[in-house]
Amino acid sequence: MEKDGVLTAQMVSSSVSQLGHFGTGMQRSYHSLSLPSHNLSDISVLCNYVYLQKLELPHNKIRDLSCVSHMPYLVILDASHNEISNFFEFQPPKNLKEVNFSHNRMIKMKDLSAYLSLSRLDLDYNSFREISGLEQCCKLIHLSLAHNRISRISGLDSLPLRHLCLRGNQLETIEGLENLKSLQVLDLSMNRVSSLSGLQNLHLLGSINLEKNLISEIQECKHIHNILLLRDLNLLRNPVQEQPDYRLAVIFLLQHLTVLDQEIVSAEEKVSSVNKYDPPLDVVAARDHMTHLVYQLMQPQVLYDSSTLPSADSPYPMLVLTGPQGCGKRELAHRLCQEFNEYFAHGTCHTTRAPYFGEENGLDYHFVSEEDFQNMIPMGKFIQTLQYGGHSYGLTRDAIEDVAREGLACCVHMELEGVFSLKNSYFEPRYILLIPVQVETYMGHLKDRGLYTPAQIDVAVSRIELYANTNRQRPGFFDNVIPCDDREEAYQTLRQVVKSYLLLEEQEEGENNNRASPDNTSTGQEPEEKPPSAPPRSGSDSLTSHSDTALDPSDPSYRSYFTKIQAELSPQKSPAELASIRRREQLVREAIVGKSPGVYSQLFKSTAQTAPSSLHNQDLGSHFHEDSSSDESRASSALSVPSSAGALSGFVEPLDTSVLGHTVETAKDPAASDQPPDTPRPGTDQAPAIVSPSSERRPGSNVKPILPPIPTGRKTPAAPSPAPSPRPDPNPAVEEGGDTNMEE
Ligand SMILES: Nc1ncnc2c1ncn2[C@@H]1O[C@H](COP(=O)(O)OP(=O)(O)OP(=O)(O)O)[C@@H](O)[C@H]1O
Repeated sequence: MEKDGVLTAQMVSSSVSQLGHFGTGMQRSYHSLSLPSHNLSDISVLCNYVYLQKLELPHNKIRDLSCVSHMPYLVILDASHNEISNFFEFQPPKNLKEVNFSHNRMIKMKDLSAYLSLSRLDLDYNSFREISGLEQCCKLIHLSLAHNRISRISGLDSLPLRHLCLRGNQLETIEGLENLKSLQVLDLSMNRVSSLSGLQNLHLLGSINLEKNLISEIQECKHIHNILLLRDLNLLRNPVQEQPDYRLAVIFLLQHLTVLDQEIVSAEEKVSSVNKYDPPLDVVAARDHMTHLVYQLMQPQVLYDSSTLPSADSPYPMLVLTGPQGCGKRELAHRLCQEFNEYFAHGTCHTTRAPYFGEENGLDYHFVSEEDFQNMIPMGKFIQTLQYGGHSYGLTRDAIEDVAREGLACCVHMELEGVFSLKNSYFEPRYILLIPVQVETYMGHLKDRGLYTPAQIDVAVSRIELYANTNRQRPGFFDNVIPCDDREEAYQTLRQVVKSYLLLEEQEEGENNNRASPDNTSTGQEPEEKPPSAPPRSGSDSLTSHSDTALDPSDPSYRSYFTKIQAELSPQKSPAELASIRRREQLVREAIVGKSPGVYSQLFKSTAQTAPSSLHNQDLGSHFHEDSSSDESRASSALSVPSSAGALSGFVEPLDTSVLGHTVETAKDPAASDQPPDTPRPGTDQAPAIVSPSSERRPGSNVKPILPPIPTGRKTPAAPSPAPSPRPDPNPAVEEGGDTNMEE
């Protein structure tokens, strides 16, 4: 039948099918003719089939399609896989919508302005070098020119294209697409494209195929970052695939993707990518906290005699001033510590930045090299750290211990990340946010300091929003928020807030009523529950030395008094927090008694091996000191075994302190048990060893471990010592060691 390739009427009538009728009385039918793979080369007989609406002649040997000129009603024409070299060589059927000329021999596109209804044009596998003649095809929404020889995209301006395929051409740049505002699917695979520039304005794009191109930089994805409807991106077989963390990085840059490289983007991948490249503050804080906790656990076992680790019901009192850089929180912290020097001392952080003019090592910061700072991290020194402005900052456990040994609460200043991190720790400070309200004023302050580059100022200013948002989105995150545009006003507000924390206002009232008996920390309390000496109120009084107003730690009222301060400074815990604390305590208990083989028992063992067997409990302290001088890193990197007596009392099985060896100084606070101070602990043959002289009389020790022991000579009324500076001695070596203080 197809021997000579001539289509006959007989063949047509056997292959034609009726599509429908036209008109009412005339009964003319529209027909569809489908003759694929019939080896046809002459189809001139079709000139008689004027009512053909659909003509499908793929896989033949047709070269001449002029018969189509006689089909004014033709809507769909499929002449793919033929030998046609003439582009649209027929009179345009008025309603021709879909044309498939793929796999033919066409070389040049011509003007198609007469084909106004054309909506789908498939010209794959021809030999076109240029796109042209389509300008007037105002209904063309699907154009495919795959596997031609096109090296430059042109002639598509303003077309309503939704789907464009230029797969397998010779394109090197993406250009000429800027105005294809309706484009939804773009296939540029198998070209030589190296940049995604040129796609940025195509806001309706949902799918881009760039497989097998020359894209090598992940950053190229920034060009399509703002295409919010983009769901499917294919970058397979591009050099960029070799980039480390390629997939996560792309998923991060294009967070709306659901399919990347033909693989579904999972929710886990989305979360991981955000956590990796723009971790939320909680995640940064959790990592920071986890790092330091693990490093602390990896240290040899050293228990502080004055552990500040709080228990669930008696956290160590801390005050944290937070706010953007240069908002004045540092000055306010120092001023507060000066005025309230019976209550607070400044917790000096470490930093790797160089001191500003006038800053003192140990006072403003412990200024250390980046190398030293990095070395301190695995030594478990830090409670939290932060990278800010290219420098490292960190608060050490020792910095807090130094203040705690003074019998004082620790006041620190830090950026928001530090607050998030600290909130993961056992410490439960009060957090006061100092926030600039008038941006201009704040910028003025920053400029006046003459320390910051414009970029640094921009960063600082931009972070105001971060603080404000945190405050808005997390009610109760900050205990107080104080505008700090006017520093003096801010300080006055701050001191009022702090006074109310400390119940000093009531106390002042009491003082006014009875100056001779300034014992008024609370209402309705017996005098013995109040501090033996009143704190100064302001002015020169405020600078009264610590020891001038020294409280007698042996005085029971002193303990109760601090219990009160403690309670005031410690925010209430939610049931979830309490449950979490209980869980952590339980783990610690189990570890200590050897139920859970973990780092603890491992370390106990290793220290036991090195410990002299003859070491008695009472020798531990002195041995500790020897050790600390010979091996500072071990001794000073006190493992924060939650030795807080409150956390362990009554629950812990007897701990054989002999196995703790020479790196261990046990928490000798009698408050660590419910037993009276002189009662020997079970498992030990005598009263708690290496008791710091004052630790026995630690404030609140008969109730809870609240404040650490007051070092000898600091707090005893019999031998008052010079007033402790509100800004501690700037000797980083001593500060870091922590154990030096123990020698006191
Ligand atoms: N351990 C820490 N954790 C988190 N943030 C910290 C820590 N130590 C210091 N910071 C904060 O890091 C920021 C940069 O500190 P730096 O001392 O360089 O700033 P500054 O220009 O002196 O401004 P400021 O007066 O606010 O301290 C400050 O906001 C500071 O409070």
